[in-house]
Amino acid sequence: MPTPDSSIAFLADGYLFGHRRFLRMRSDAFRTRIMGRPAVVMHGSEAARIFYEGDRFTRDRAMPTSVLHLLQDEGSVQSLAGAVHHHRKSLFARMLTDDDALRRLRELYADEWFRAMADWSAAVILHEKLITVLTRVAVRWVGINPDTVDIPARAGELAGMIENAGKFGPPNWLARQRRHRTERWAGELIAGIWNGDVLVDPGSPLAQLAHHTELDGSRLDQAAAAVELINLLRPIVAVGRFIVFAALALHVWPSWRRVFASGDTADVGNFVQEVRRYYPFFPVIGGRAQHGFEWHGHRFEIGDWVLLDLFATNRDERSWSDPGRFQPERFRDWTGDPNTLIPQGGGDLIDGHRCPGERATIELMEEAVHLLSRATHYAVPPQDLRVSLRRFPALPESGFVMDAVGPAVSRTG
Ligand code: HEM
Repeated sequence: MPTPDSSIAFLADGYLFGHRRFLRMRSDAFRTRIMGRPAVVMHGSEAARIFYEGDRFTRDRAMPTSVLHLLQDEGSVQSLAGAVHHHRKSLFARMLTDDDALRRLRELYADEWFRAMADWSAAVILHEKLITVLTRVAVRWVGINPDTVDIPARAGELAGMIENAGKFGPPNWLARQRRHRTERWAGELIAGIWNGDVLVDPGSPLAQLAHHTELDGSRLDQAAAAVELINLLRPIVAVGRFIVFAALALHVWPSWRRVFASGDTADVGNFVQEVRRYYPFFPVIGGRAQHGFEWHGHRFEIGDWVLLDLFATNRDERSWSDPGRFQPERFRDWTGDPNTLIPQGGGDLIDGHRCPGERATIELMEEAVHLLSRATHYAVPPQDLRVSLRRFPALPESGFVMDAVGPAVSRTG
């Protein structure tokens, strides 16, 4: 009998699709069909290790085009494999792990936060405000003067890519059409740098990208450079969703807000890790087997489609005790196993597809927690803060409304 199709169950169960079936089948992995295509869904640190290490899986034809074209896209670092991937990935690693560049990112975030806050006289929806704040941060961080950019247009397009990647039909098509405008803008910017019309700081991420050479010594072509520029800008805006979850956690567990407000910031890093573990973002990542192999009694053949369940791995009780509890203290003695906390992928940063923006994400979130708990005064009026696990990507229903927002007495504290 053919394996039944689970597409409808996937949408109905949302982030819990894998979790429910792993429990029911008492297994690390199960076979199903999604959109008519046979797939193996797996979870846990061992599954993440197999998925991310040893070059077993390619991302080629591993995600629906509706997702691919709004996120990484064709020609991007994620679509590459082997030595070519390794080389392009080193560029991202250089841009995104440099201590000075990360310090600058934090400073830009604080600067834009205070700049935006000056205009917030009435209640604001944090998620909406962060889209503009983070678009300005991203544009400035890569090396573009924000006064030369149509920020509302770019902010809308970048946020639309994230919001609609998990949707099908007209909203997805519309976001893809709008993305073409971002691609045109990014392509013209790259061409402007090449022909000298646009001047950028030679050390900036944008200059590094525009002058990056491939393994054969040729320059990145214009379309690929534009896609990679968007791959720096869009995810910085996406971090806003994690910042909203951090604000939610500070509200739901106010003792943490009080601890940080008192000046005891020792656990800020642990708090941020727990937000990344506990709250949902990408449900799964897809890969296709590059060669045949056995794992835990499952036989994988070349071309087999595998979905690694990120959400279920972050809540796997073999790695996390009482995983459904929000408990930042658990990170005080965490071993740092790269395959247990995988909201941004597992394995190694350079050799595999692990997210190169993980440190940048953590820095932005830590700065946001600092600003929310120590440098910003605000109230949280009654609102619908429920987080539906059937909506990809997840967010509190209200987007997190804040009232009476203003700088706390001391900005530096
Ligand atoms: C909200 C925060 C973020 C989340 C949840 C996230 C999630 C992820 C995940 C799950 C992957 C692995 C994809 C795979 O295995 O194929 C990934 C890869 C990637 N991420 Fe992120 N990311 C975030 C922030 C960032 C930031 C801030 C940047 C850059 C500024 C970034 C750039 C990338 C790139 C270029 C890749 C492709 C890497 C490769 O294929 O080798 N991400 N991200």
